[in-house]
Amino acid sequence: MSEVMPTPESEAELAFEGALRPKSLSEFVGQQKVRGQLQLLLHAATLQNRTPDHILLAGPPGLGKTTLAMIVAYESGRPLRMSSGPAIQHAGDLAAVLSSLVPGEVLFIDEIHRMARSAEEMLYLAMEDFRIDIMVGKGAGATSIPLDLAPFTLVGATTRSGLLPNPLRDRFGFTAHLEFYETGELERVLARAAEMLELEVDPGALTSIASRSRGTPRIANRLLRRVRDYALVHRTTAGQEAVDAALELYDVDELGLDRLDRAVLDAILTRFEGGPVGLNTLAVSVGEEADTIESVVEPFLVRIGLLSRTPRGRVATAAGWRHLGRRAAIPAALFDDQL
Ligand SMILES: Nc1ncnc2c1ncn2[C@@H]1O[C@H](COP(=O)(O)OP(=O)(O)OP(=O)(O)O)[C@@H](O)[C@H]1O
Ligand SMILES: [Mg+2]
Repeated sequence: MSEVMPTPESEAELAFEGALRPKSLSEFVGQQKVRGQLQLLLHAATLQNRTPDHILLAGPPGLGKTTLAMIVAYESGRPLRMSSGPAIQHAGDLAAVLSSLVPGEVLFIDEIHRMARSAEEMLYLAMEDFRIDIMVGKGAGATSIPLDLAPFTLVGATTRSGLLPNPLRDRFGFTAHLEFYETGELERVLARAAEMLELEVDPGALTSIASRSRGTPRIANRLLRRVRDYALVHRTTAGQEAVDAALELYDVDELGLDRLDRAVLDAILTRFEGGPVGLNTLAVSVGEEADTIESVVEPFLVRIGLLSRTPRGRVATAAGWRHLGRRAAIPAALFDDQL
């Protein structure tokens, strides 16, 4: 990953994200459809004085899944418990969390597609009947003890909803599909962040950062920070010049592609003559996990029309060729047929 998308462990970045996280639905920018859907669901639950239905939040990294999970708890006035798929490697891990929930609590499981299979099965029953069966003993003497749970709302987040088994997906009352943000929406995210950080930034510079943020609020906020750094170090204002210089330094191009995005596109063009090429072959050729290519890089390249996913593999579009300043190796007419 490039420097603008550092690993989540970076403490300064985490604190920064936490400070800028919208707390309520009204502060949450964009995703109008999802916001309306969530509002209705939470309101109905309040009117009936019951726990809201289970909610699945699906979409690429940095679009606001964790933020929305926190907002669900805040808006419904319920406590929030946070966990994650990788932390639940045995059914027992999940049983410990579930059995300690207080009535009405919101349980957030991030990266829910990475939970252990045995825990998944326990979760089906818990979601449906607020009950689990705990296995005691081993072999022939093993017995299961039923345990009633306090009613809770599960909020699951995933960047790979396709990996969730159907029985699990079906038990969510509502799935929110988060979309990449429009430039205007990211401008609002940035204006809010600049105000909170007490940063003076030219409106034009905000637009410029917004249009180069891969449709992603997390990236927008991080680029803003890099521009602020630049302005600070070079004793200049956070204007267009600072934006251009900082983004060039961090390898963000005019469409917002970062180094990995370009490496993927470049590999398809130069090593596979524009495709089609399979995901795993592509991943090996750029030395990155297939998962990252599929859930982080491709959704954006597809969204801005540089890449197309076909049954035979990934294909660069004419715009993809143009973006890297190359001509398609095959006649355009034939190329268009392939898409
Ligand atoms: N709609 C929004 N309005 C304003 N800021 C937002 C919005 N969505 C996300 N952000 C900002 O982007 C940052 C990243 O969002 P969040 O952590 O919720 O993403 P995520 O979808 O959980 O990502 P990941 O898949 O990597 O966990 C937040 O700290 C927040 O400041
Ligand atoms: Mg998250």
